[in-house]
Amino acid sequence: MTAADDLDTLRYDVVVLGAGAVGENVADRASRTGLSVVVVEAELVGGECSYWACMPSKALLRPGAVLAAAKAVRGAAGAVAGGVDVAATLARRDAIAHDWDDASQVEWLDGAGIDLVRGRARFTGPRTLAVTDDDGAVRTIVAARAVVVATGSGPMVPGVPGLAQAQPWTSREATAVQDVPESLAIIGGGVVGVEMATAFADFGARVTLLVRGDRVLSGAEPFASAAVADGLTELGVELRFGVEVTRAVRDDHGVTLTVDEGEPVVAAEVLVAAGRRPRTGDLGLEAIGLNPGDALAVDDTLRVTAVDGDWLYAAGDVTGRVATTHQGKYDARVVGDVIAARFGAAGAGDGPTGAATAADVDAAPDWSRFRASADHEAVPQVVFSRPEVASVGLTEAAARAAGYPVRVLHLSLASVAGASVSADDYAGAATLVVDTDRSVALGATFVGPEVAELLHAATIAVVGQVPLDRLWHAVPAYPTVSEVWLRLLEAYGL
Ligand SMILES: Cc1cc2nc3c(=O)[nH]c(=O)nc-3n(C[C@H](O)[C@H](O)[C@H](O)COP(=O)(O)OP(=O)(O)OC[C@H]3O[C@@H](n4cnc5c(N)ncnc54)[C@H](O)[C@@H]3O)c2cc1C
Ligand SMILES: NC(=O)c1ccc[n+]([C@@H]2O[C@H](COP(=O)([O-])OP(=O)(O)OC[C@H]3O[C@@H](n4cnc5c(N)ncnc54)[C@H](O)[C@@H]3O)[C@@H](O)[C@H]2O)c1
Repeated sequence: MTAADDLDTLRYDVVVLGAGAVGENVADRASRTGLSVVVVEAELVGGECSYWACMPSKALLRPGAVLAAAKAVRGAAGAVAGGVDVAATLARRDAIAHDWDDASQVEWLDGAGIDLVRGRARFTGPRTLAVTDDDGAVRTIVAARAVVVATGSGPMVPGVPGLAQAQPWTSREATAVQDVPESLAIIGGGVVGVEMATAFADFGARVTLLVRGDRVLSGAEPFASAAVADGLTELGVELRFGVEVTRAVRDDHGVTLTVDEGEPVVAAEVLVAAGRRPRTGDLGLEAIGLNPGDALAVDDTLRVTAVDGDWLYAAGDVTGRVATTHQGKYDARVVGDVIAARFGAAGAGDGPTGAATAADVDAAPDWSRFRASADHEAVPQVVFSRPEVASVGLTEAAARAAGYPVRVLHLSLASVAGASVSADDYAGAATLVVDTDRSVALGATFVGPEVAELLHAATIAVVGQVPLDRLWHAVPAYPTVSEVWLRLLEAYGL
């Protein structure tokens, strides 16, 4: 029950900082054994993913992907006249981002019985927060049981001389774009860099992608990086590898980026896509003995390991574990259940933790509902470039570095009957990384048109550690691209 000590102090069992996808899910599950829960949000309920990241970025990319799919099939290609309708695409993106209005998500919180306090929170001591609203009014919130930090991450702008003054775009300006610039320079060849290069090339902007290393998507299998680079080049994106931006200047013509190798790059706008940092700089972490700006390292119950007393938890981007919505929401389900079981009334409500108690949480093994075991070696991700890259688990390099005995199977998807029906001249490939001791898949990567939907089968194989001779009995339907599984297992010798 919420009890106001005085007009400015609120008490709850659980206080969740940040109402992004992760905070919302923590609150939902933590409240299921009768605990009172409040979420504190400084901007929009729904967070980065709904308004400036996953959803709007995929909305920007989808029309180009659909056109490319139609153009790849004789019989449909002739019906495609012209390219992406930019105005309609941006209007659809606006609708998908709910016109940056969080009313429907607030309604959902209400329906779930979770309180919302709008404002920016900072710790003033253990379990105690000061929340400042837009008018400068300050309220104290005290957590009787637990605080969960789910404040996400913000873009990292490198300290290149002049860059901050040149008013660069971050992913927010790119995903919320209203006027497509004639040209765009992008610093960083990671996920944001390649996705936004694809979208803005579709919109007709002249795009230059500046990559520090020798490939895009440096954590992916090398064949995936190469295919994405080829795809970007085909779209007209200029790729420059091995370059470091040394200076930025904005004038009436746009931004000039000086680089250490070759000609400067001049563009109407520059997008910084150089990675993200946890949003903990203004959280008052010093009041609880932590360093502002640091990620909040957690154990597999999502408890912050550097703070004693079993009251501080964190989930999502702020932990520095995995920066995707789906994995953050998985962590949110785990920590929500941990809190519901540890602090709630056992058996209360209709929650999934049932009669579990603190002792059950402590004794829980890996891969139980109370441990975020998949974060270590079973993380899936789709990069919505063209071609798409869908991967899960360990790459060959990561598996070898971890000391596994590895065999790598690699196949062209073009050899699969389903691919030839899906598109003329279908180009794509798949890799399966196998632990030869246990004969199980450690990781898989698919590259090609619309391979995103192939991924979950691989995730199940990796998480389930399904022996390959059992996987042999998972028969892929004919003629689908999933038949690649059969070919991969045949290549393994089955
Ligand atoms: C361009 C882009 C595209 C992406 N695309 C995908 C994708 O396709 N798929 C995918 O899985 N992931 C994608 N991601 C990653 C995904 O957006 C993040 O992993 C996800 O948003 C993290 O969720 P979160 O709840 O941890 O943080 P956030 O969504 O950032 O939410 C944190 C919330 O906390 C609030 N907050 C911060 N500080 C305070 C404070 N002191 N007091 C109160 N409130 C505070 C913020 O206002 C925010 O609403 C993308 C990221 C970017 C940048
Ligand atoms: N589809 C998806 O799942 C999706 C889409 C977009 C973003 N995200 C998430 O958002 C996070 C952030 O994405 P991101 O692309 O910003 O980060 P990233 O870490 O994927 O890539 C950043 C790149 O910028 C480079 N870089 C850093 N400093 C640089 C500098 N000074 N000059 C040039 N290059 C520099 C890095 O070497 C790296 O290659 C990622 O962790 C990703 O998981 C996910």
